[in-house]
Amino acid sequence: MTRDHTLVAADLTLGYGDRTVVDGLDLAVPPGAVTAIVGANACGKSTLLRSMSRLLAPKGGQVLLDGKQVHRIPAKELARTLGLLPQSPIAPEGITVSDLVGRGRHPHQSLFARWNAADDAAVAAALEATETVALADRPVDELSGGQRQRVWIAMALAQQTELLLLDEPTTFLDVSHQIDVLDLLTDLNRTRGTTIVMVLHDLNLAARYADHLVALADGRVHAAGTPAEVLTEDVVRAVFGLENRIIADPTSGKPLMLPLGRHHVAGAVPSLAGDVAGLPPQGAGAATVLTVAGAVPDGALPSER
Ligand SMILES: Nc1ncnc2c1ncn2[C@@H]1O[C@H](COP(=O)(O)OP(=O)(O)OP(=O)(O)O)[C@@H](O)[C@H]1O
Repeated sequence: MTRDHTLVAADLTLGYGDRTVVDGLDLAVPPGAVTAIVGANACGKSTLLRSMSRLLAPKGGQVLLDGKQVHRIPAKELARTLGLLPQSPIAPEGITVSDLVGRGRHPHQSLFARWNAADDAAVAAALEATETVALADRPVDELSGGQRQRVWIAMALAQQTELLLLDEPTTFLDVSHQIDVLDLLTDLNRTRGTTIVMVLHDLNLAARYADHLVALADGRVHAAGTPAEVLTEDVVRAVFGLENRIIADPTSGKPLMLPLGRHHVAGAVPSLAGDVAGLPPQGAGAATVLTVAGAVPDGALPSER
């Protein structure tokens, strides 16, 4: 059993009907690392994740898992290696939390391998890790958005795959639960070597948690590399059309993006960059770039939708 699975998109073209969303995209997921995919709304992040997990067939090119086309691997076999938490999963009506999380074990069941103690242990560990033990007997459709999101993450964890793709795992979660989930995924990566690929809207959390950051734009990879290589003022401006400053996160040293707004004019008010935590601004000209007063919207981070 290898933990160093390779997952590669080669010249991948995806779309719906006549419409092309992803166009000749090349991407190699680093094995055993945490990869975060970022990009503007509707740029194709979910479409890419769905194709990488076999749910959407390519119009051109291919997705290769350990050199094999994922679309040729039987669903159950693939699900023992690769798990997906989709963006808006739908639970069967009336299903309880423990039953839903138990469905994560289905790929491991067969005529000869029925539900056993290992399945019980996997479900219990997943409930524990996501702090959903107390919800185990509750119907999923009665939960809050954040509780439900944690239950879906528990189901993905119970599947115990060596590759885990998650589409916006922090959706609906308050700030401390966001950190809990990202810490949990990091822990899974560091202790078990699980390869994690997740779509995140919060660029700062993406930079803080990812080993490898991928920025998508126009159906292709605009930039890929370490957070320091990818989370730059130029990339944020090109990918999101957003004026911004990048400073060093005082706790992690990772890049921290300060949104300044879409419309900006030089000469109005001083840059924010030098004021934050007393840190010197990074990047050429940061100290002299100025914004229009009021052009820095409250809560303008892309994650806050
Ligand atoms: N099932 C579908 N049928 C037709 N078009 C679709 C379908 N799913 C997505 N699209 C379109 O494909 C494009 C990319 O959608 P996708 O969900 O991949 O974007 P995204 O980057 O994940 O966006 P967001 O950040 O808003 O979640 C969008 O224009 C969307 O309207």
